[in-house]
Amino acid sequence: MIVLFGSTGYVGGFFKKLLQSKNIDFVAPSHKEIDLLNERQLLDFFDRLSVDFIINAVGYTGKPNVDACEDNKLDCLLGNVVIPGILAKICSQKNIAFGHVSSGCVYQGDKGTGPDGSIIGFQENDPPNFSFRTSNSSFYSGCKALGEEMLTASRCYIWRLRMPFHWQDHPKNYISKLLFYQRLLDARNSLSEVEEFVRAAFECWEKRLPYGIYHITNTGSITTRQIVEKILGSPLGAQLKERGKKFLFFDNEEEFLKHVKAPRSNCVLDNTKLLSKGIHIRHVEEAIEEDLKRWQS
Ligand SMILES: NC(=O)c1ccc[n+]([C@@H]2O[C@H](COP(=O)([O-])OP(=O)(O)OC[C@H]3O[C@@H](n4cnc5c(N)ncnc54)[C@H](OP(=O)(O)O)[C@@H]3O)[C@@H](O)[C@H]2O)c1
Ligand SMILES: Cc1cn([C@H]2C[C@H](O)[C@@H](COP(=O)(O)OP(=O)(O)O[C@H]3O[C@@H](C)[C@H](O)[C@@H](O)[C@H]3O)O2)c(=O)[nH]c1=O
Repeated sequence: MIVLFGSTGYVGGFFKKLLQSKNIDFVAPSHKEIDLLNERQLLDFFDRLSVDFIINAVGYTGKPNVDACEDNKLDCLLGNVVIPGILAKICSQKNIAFGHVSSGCVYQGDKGTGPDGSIIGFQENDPPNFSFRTSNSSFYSGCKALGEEMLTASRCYIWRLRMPFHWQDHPKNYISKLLFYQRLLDARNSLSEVEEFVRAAFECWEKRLPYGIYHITNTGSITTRQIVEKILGSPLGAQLKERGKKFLFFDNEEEFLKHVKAPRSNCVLDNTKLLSKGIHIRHVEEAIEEDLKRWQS
């Protein structure tokens, strides 16, 4: 039996669809059915089931974005640190395997340029450089990094997701954000196509890969301007041009930071570890182009 927590959320919803498509036996108790902060209630829940694997897609991300975490620090700590810690403790006690959705936004920037001119991304064993320990992060990123520290003792996959995108319009879809925001920050990022993310994450369990951190991002990185170019060159671009849509950019990050409460992680991740385990994931440019071809508003 698999237990999915966070199924009512954006990422959890894609996990639910994946498990349903595979006809896998799973339960997905909602926030109302079980209080994940109540250890006794959780222990009773697990005593009644024979659970093999837990997928944790619970988290506090702030609405409409991480700025809200600056004003909801307790919810952010509970959702991103305390709940993963309680679940990991119970998984250790009951020898249940645990898959936790974390974030690549525990990094900032990249690791320079390789001899072939490619941008070098952070690897899983690189210590976070955008966290409470480096005293430069948003409260959200600090909590994501701290949440990972709670998980070292258990049989745990830590799946780092970055800026999810998809072909269906949604406020949490990165492409939707670029269409919505009045002005854009030009930044280089690794991104995760969210259907590929959940498929690759679950494949870690299906293949019984070694536990640990996995960067589940599409290969390579892309800048905001490059994505906007792809949007304008897609069928969606034709509609936008008809509507007279203009993509405006901040002059620089300093200008951007005047418009937000918290600094943002913009970073490049290296997904070599995932690829080396035989898990396929598209190059980010290919994935963006294909999702734009399928775009549904
Ligand atoms: N979206 C992104 O850009 C992104 C990027 C990287 C990583 N992530 C990570 O992915 C995970 C899911 O994010 P998301 O975008 O899917 O968020 P979301 O749409 O806001 O969903 C969050 C989920 O967590 C549940 N939840 C929140 N606080 C809870 C609590 N105290 N007790 C029980 N359930 C609680 C919510 O349940 P209710 O609906 O009942 O409140 C919901 O099911 C998070 O860990 C996030 O940090 C997200
Ligand atoms: C607010 C704003 C953001 N941006 C850019 C900054 C970032 O590069 C990108 C995402 O920023 P926001 O949407 O503000 O952040 P966000 O909170 O929605 O995004 C973050 O959500 C977390 C849950 C994830 O863990 C992070 O990986 C990241 O996806 O959008 C603009 O270009 N213009 C804007 O006006």
